[in-house]
This record gives sequence, structure tokens and C-alpha cells, in this order.
Amino acid sequence: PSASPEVNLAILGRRGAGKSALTVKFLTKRFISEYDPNLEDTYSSEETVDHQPILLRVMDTADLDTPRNCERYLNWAHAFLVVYSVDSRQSFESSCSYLELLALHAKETQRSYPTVLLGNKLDMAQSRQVTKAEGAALAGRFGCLFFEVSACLDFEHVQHVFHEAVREARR
Ligand SMILES: Nc1nc2c(ncn2[C@@H]2O[C@H](COP(=O)(O)OP(=O)(O)OP(=O)(O)O)[C@@H](O)[C@H]2O)c(=O)[nH]1
Repeated sequence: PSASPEVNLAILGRRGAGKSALTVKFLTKRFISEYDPNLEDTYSSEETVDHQPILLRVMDTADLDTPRNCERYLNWAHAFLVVYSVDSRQSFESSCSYLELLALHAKETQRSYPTVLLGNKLDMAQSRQVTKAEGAALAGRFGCLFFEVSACLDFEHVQHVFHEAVREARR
């Protein structure tokens, strides 16, 4: 058993946005795989964020195109990473429906749902369908943090996003 505080992070977004690629990138260095067939894939990683140890659990969710059976992660997660792909307008629209879902639940439960909006596949910027300003505006509307990264480029930017999600959960 770990004495570290724990943060559960759910990764949400349309199929193909890059949820699995981001999760794998983040976990590449130190990782313990934990497979729960009832819960999709969840992974644990011992992290240090702002000099404090933390056990971060990541659920790489597998909704199809829109939010479904959301209770499984709404009740489990302390923070949410909503992912879209900058080269897919459809994925951006799906990310909006995830943000709406989280906002609705926050209102209903009077609980906060710390969320980071993430535009992935920045390396595909030549076929961009969603501008950085649009991403920032959507995040602003829902009061969440916003980043653009690429799961296939450097680890540090991806790690930074996951750590920011931990910070959001701690706030
Ligand atoms: N160019 C590029 N391709 C990426 C990036 N991230 C993911 N991909 C590719 O996009 C496709 C979908 O990535 P996944 O990680 O499987 O996406 P997902 O959101 O987990 O999708 P599901 O597993 O279907 O729910 C794969 O072919 C990845 O290799 C990225 O940052 N840049």
C-alpha cells in the first residue's frame, strides 16, 4: 500500500484523438500496468509534483463518439483531461460535449470537476482544422486550463499537462 496521496485522472475524448498515445507517452518512463476489465484500462504511476509524491491513476476511457455510461468515471476521477485532435473538427466538437457534461454534473452535484482541455497532434498543424484561439476560447468558456501538445513529440510537454491536471485536482 502506498502512503502517497492519490489522484485519479480520466482521459476523455473522441476515438482517435490520441488518448492512448498520450497515456502511453506519459507512462513510458516509470509505469505499473494494472488491468481492470470492468473499467477499461487504468494505470498507476508514482509521480512527484511540486516536490510532493503522488500516486496518479490514469483511466484511458473508451467511449465511442460521444459521452456514454459516464458514471464510471464521473464518480471515480478527481480530475479530467479532455482531448481532441487539432486536425479534426469533429473531435473538437466532441470535446465540447464532454466539457458540457462535466459542467452539468458540477452543477448537479455541487462538486468541482477540475479539467484540462488538450489539443493533441500538434505535429499535424499543417492540416489543422481547429485554431489555437478556438481551443483557448472553449477552455475559457468552461474555466479550464488549455494546452496543445503532440503525443509523438517530446515527453516533457506531455508530462507537464498530466502534472497540471494533478495541480488542478489539488486546488
Ligand atoms: N501525428 C500524430 N498522430 C497521433 C498523435 N497521437 C495519436 N496519434 C495517432 O492517432 C491515432 C489514434 O490514437 P489513439 O491514441 O489510439 O487514440 P484514442 O483517442 O486512444 O482512440 P481510441 O483508442 O480509438 O479510443 C493512432 O493512429 C495514433 O498513432 C499525435 O500526437 N500525432
